[in-house]
Amino acid sequence: MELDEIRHAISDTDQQLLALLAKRRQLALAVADAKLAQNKPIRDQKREQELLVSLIGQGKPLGLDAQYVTRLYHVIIEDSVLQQQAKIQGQLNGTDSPAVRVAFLGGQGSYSYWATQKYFTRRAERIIEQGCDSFNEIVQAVETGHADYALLPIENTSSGSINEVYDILQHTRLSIVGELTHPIAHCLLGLPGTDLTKIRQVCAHPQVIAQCSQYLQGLSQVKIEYCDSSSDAFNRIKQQQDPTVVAIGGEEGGQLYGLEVLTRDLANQKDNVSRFIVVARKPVTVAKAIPAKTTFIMYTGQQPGALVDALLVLKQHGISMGKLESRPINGNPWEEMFYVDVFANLNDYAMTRALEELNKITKFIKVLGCYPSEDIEPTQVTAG
Ligand SMILES: C=C(O[C@@H]1C=C(C(=O)O)C=C[C@H]1O)C(=O)O
Repeated sequence: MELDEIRHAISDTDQQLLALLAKRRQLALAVADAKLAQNKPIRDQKREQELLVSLIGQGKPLGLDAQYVTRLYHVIIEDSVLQQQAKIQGQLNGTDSPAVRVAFLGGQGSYSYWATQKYFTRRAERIIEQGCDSFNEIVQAVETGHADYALLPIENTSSGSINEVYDILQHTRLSIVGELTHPIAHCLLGLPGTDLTKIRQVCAHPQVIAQCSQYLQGLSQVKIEYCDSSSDAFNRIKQQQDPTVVAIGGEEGGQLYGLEVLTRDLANQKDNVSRFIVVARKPVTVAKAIPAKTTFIMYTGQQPGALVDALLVLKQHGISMGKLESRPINGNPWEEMFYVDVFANLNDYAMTRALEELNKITKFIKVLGCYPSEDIEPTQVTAG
């Protein structure tokens, strides 16, 4: 066969693969309905385990090794579970809608832009993008009804918690209705033909600069220019047409602005991942069939053991904590607001009781939201 002919056959095969993946997704959505009717949880790791064992066995005589099959199916199953969760949540809360208006940081190509696409593509046919220049502007867009949802980065594996977002959550009336994690692969991007040895300025968002601090320390002669977002940085390079100025951002984003990758993997941590939250004016209820997370803030006062007492309440009710963060309270120097993420549904009996007790022993407590956990840990195939 000629090269063109072989490639044609590959393209044909890929088309069939895509059609089959789409068909599998539809079947998984039908499974979600069946599970709801039978009161069963969406995730079934026993079934996943059996499926993986059987697929690995089927792959072997076809020359497809176990690792390859497992990697592929982890992605497929994660998608399948997230699709089912999104469907059930939409039905339960009446949030299924053909179009959603979403406020996020930056414009096309920013990290928040890609996270918005990833999260809402499962939930709406059309996303009406509302790119903003600051976290405050994003939240205001939803508070004033100009957008339905806001997407905000809350923590990153390299730079830690995003304090500005935590502080906004203390004062907003909005509720957390969802979360997602998104890998953030920072690249140095420039105009085509940029000579890395001649760069004088790097444009990036302050969070990005924090996440790449170790790499940037090595560029001592280069000026750092703070930007509102990665897409703002890309735009500046495109507008200025100066080959000595470069941006940091994602490869796919840079491509939208005609930029090329000069260096990859700039983040301090190899696994650089951001967690985003999705907020809306109305809280949501999380279906019993889906693992839920609840986030609340509390002020315990400064008496000895106050925080320990509060955490003991969670322990007594068998509630696991995912994260504990503290931030200063505006206007009360040296007093701290605690932010707590727990793996529990707000409607669980244990959670209701725990909140009642916390209400009694804390000076202030507010639930920021209860939302589906999107952490789909891959099922491992046990030997034997
Ligand atoms: C589709 C299902 O739901 C989930 C997804 C699975 C899959 O994509 O194969 C398997 C088990 C469940 O965790 C199912 O239960 O069959």
